[in-house]
Amino acid sequence: MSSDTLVANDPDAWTIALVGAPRVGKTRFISRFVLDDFEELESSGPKGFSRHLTVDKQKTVVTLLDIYHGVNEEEAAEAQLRDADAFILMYSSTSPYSLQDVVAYTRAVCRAYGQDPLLALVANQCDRPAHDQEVSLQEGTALARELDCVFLQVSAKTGEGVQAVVKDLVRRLRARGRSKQNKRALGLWTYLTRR
Ligand SMILES: Nc1nc2c(ncn2[C@@H]2O[C@H](COP(=O)(O)OP(=O)(O)OP(=O)(O)O)[C@@H](O)[C@H]2O)c(=O)[nH]1
Repeated sequence: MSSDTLVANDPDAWTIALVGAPRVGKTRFISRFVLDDFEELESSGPKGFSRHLTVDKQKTVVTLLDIYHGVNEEEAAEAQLRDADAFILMYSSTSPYSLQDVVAYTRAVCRAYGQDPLLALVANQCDRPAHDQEVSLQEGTALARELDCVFLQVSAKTGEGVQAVVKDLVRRLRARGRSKQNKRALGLWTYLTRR
């Protein structure tokens, strides 16, 4: 469903941006979340896709946005990043390069949004066979610790973890409220700027 239809005037409506290297599975993740189908969505489009979701017995509207496809495109995407409420940093557990890219994408998010974006790190494609898994769970966990965010293994193909990560972010967003003022003086910025 188009994001405009659901989001208008809803105080419990949240926009979550998906950020990650090409081919990690951002479009498939959106398709799984919005349509509960792996293949259905051809393209994620600039406005994203929305759906109703019940979190802790309370209905909310979540829009997922696939922001950009390359580190060099961050300028064009900056306005979208600024407007997002939270960010899913996605890599593929089959691609060490996509894990390395997460730091650059996080830096782009921080530049656009400010010092303390609400982040979740996800390793997609956890359904793939063991011989395809090239990034260990420990590497993902370690990066999440550095970024001070939650970490989940997900699969857009089977749906594992897809709703869980979105629901977790909605809970944190509700707890934070709309204001971006309640920023923690945390180590994330320091971590990113010393790399
Ligand atoms: N097995 C498996 N394959 C996946 C999964 N998610 C995505 N894929 C496959 O990975 C490829 C890329 O998926 P996309 O969703 O197009 O990736 P993307 O991040 O949107 O790619 P860009 O649009 O290039 O940025 C496709 O061939 C998908 O079928 C998953 O969870 N499991």
